[in-house]
Amino acid sequence: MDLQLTGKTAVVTGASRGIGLATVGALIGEGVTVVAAARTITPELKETGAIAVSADLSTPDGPARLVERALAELGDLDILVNNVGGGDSGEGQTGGFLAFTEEQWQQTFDLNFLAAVRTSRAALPSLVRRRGALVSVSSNSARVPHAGPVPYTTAKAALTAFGKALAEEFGPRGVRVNTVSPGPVRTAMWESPDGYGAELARSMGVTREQLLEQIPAAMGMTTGRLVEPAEVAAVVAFLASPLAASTSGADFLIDGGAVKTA
Ligand SMILES: NC(=O)c1ccc[n+]([C@@H]2O[C@H](COP(=O)([O-])OP(=O)(O)OC[C@H]3O[C@@H](n4cnc5c(N)ncnc54)[C@H](O)[C@@H]3O)[C@@H](O)[C@H]2O)c1
Repeated sequence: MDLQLTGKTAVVTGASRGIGLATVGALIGEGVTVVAAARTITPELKETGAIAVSADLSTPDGPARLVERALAELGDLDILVNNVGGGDSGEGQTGGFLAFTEEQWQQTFDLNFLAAVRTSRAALPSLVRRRGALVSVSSNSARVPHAGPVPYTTAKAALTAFGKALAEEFGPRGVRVNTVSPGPVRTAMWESPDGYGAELARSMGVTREQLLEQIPAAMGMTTGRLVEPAEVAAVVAFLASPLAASTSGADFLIDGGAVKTA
């Protein structure tokens, strides 16, 4: 299916690996010119042919600087993908509410929520000019807040709500806004032997391998495996495309059917 994206321009954040890297690949494959932002530029990102920009998006002015650079490279913007998140702040923590410090809440919200708010604020005037599309990568744990560290799940719930609010305000100005909410994806956080998956497993008294084996069944996933980054990227690319012209204000679960509630 031709997504009718040839010649469009995009910014993708958190693009050096995982879902962001897969999204860059999907968009470039559809003929989009992409500015891809990450803290560290990886060889894999360079190979995609994206314009790779090094940026710290958890700072107050990092997102605006990124968008300024993107506009200088691309002219106007058709697509913004707010993917950055997770990583080394709240998602890497385990324990109940009282285990988290004020600083951890701040770091988690900076990376998982405010980075998207700030990037969207900087990009929206251009997206309005181009009647573009904005997609943010939330998480299925936003729908079941007990399913992960509470700063992370709360930040993702805020991100999903932010998407709906933007859709309502900017729909009349021609910009569509949606979120995707993946379950556990085959990415560094699940693949690294000492990543978040391992930490989470330890807190539950099992090894990472035991936890990974349990995840599909425990979460009731109908696919019986981790979600592939390309499966998230495909939905993001569709939502960014004119084929999704009637879709705005929606949140798409990509979790093999794990979360059953609306
Ligand atoms: N992996 C999962 O299972 C999963 C599940 C649900 C939702 N998500 C969400 O999907 C998104 C991508 O997750 P992933 O696992 O592919 O990520 P990842 O950790 O594999 O990659 C994160 C990317 O963000 C970049 N990054 C991190 N901090 C940054 C900063 N301060 N400034 C700029 N760039 C920064 C990294 O360089 C990297 O490119 C995140 O928002 C995450 O919360 C992931």
